[in-house]
Amino acid sequence: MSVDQEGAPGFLMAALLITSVFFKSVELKPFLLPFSLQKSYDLFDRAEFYWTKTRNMKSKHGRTGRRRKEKSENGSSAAAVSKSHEDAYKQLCKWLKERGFQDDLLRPVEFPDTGRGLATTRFIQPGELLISLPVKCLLTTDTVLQSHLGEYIKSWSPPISPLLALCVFLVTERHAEDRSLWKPYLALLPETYTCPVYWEDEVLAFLPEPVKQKAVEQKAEVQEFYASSLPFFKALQPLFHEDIDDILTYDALRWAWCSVNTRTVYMKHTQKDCFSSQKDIYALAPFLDLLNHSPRVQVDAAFNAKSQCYEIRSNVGCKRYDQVFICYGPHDNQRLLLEYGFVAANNPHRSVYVTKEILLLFVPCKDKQLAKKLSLLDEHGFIENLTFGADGPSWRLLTAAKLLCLGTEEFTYWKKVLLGAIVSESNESRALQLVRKVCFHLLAETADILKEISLFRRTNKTFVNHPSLVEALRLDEMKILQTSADTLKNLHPVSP
Ligand SMILES: C[S@@+](CC[C@H](N)C(=O)[O-])C[C@H]1O[C@@H](n2cnc3c(N)ncnc32)[C@H](O)[C@@H]1O
Repeated sequence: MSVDQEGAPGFLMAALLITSVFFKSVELKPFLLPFSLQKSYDLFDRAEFYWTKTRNMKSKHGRTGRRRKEKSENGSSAAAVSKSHEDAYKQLCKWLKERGFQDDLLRPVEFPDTGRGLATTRFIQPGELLISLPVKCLLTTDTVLQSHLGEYIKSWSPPISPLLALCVFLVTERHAEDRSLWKPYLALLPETYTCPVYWEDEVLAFLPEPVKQKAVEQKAEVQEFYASSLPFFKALQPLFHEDIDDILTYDALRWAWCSVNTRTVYMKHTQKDCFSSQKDIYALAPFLDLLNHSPRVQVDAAFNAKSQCYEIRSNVGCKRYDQVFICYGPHDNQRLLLEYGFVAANNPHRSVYVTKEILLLFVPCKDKQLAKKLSLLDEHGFIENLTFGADGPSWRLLTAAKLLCLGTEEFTYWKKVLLGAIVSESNESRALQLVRKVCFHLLAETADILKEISLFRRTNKTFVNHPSLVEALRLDEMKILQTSADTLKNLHPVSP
């Protein structure tokens, strides 16, 4: 586990993060496993989400009062609205029932803070099975191969990826409307997504540097995904009366890509010859994919080969009517925004990233050992993932600063520094000074960007959602930096 996400004094945080070691999903491309559900950790967060009834609570004190105050501070005092009476949800329930899934425990609800999610209808015991979705309800590459697309995929060379197969299936089934067997599910998928692949370039420009680059790359990746798939799309023309170019458009493929990226659960399938070597690990899980993320919950989730169901078990209980959450992974807010298009309030994994370029603004360029120091940092993996976190500067950031601040005569101790040893009080002091300067620089930069975003929002009324998302991220980063600045004020150099 990287020590990076823990602030220097954050040993409590280390305990909280222990679970992240077991996230097999981290080896994989993040978008494959939004739910990180190989062995996932879901949770129920009882503290944050309320039904209308909780708004009537009188006490302002104690835990309930505090929660209520936090909620109103977050502007989330509006009521949650049940969706289960709506026709589209009734259709979905009927469709699921025909496939062997019946559920009395969870209900779709529109929550003021998180949007649509699932709430319980009764108290849930810790360890209780929360959902058990039969394989018949899952949309996988097997589903695609059994459809009219199957023979086209099997005869196409070079083989397409499992991801493309799922995306084409989603687009063509959505196009089929009433003729699709999956209509009740497709009808409830979002029409659009808030992920940065949908963002205008002007809004992307407001993102902090590391995530901005990733978002630009992701946009390019989706464009390339579309361009390289065109010959295969053309081959599907015999299946449609309409021009295939009007069905499998860039917009449609981007929508499908985001549907897979933000909604699939991990399910390993045996590799099939008709697909490329890209891992086949996705399953779209109707109804189950209405579960929102909380970084503070824990669950076990996996496909149960015995029951032939995708199961999620809660490790903690959940009060009646509360929203049920799962955990998509121990992601910071930049990652949540990039992969899922939202920012989580009070995310314990939140971080502000410090790039090499920013560090270099405050390191004396006349230091003759600077090039060597940078290459040592690079070699030992200390150039990436330098962060300020919820508890202050990370150990990795402080360590990188200490190495950069070694005096000429101290340079031979660089290894000791990387192992966490204290070389001298003056080195400690210079490193703290460097980190303080970086923190104040980022604070000033973030404040400037926030002003720019605010101006942009006033003058560009057409871009509604995306600027407010980047603003939420920047505001969160501002809080982290302010806490870090306070922490740094109280940190004093330690003698060896
Ligand atoms: C698997 S879906 C969950 C259900 C989704 N809310 C819906 O209405 O279909 C994942 C998406 O839900 C939203 N989401 C999940 N957790 C959230 C949270 N804690 N706050 C806000 N949005 C969240 C994000 O848009 C994310 O891409």
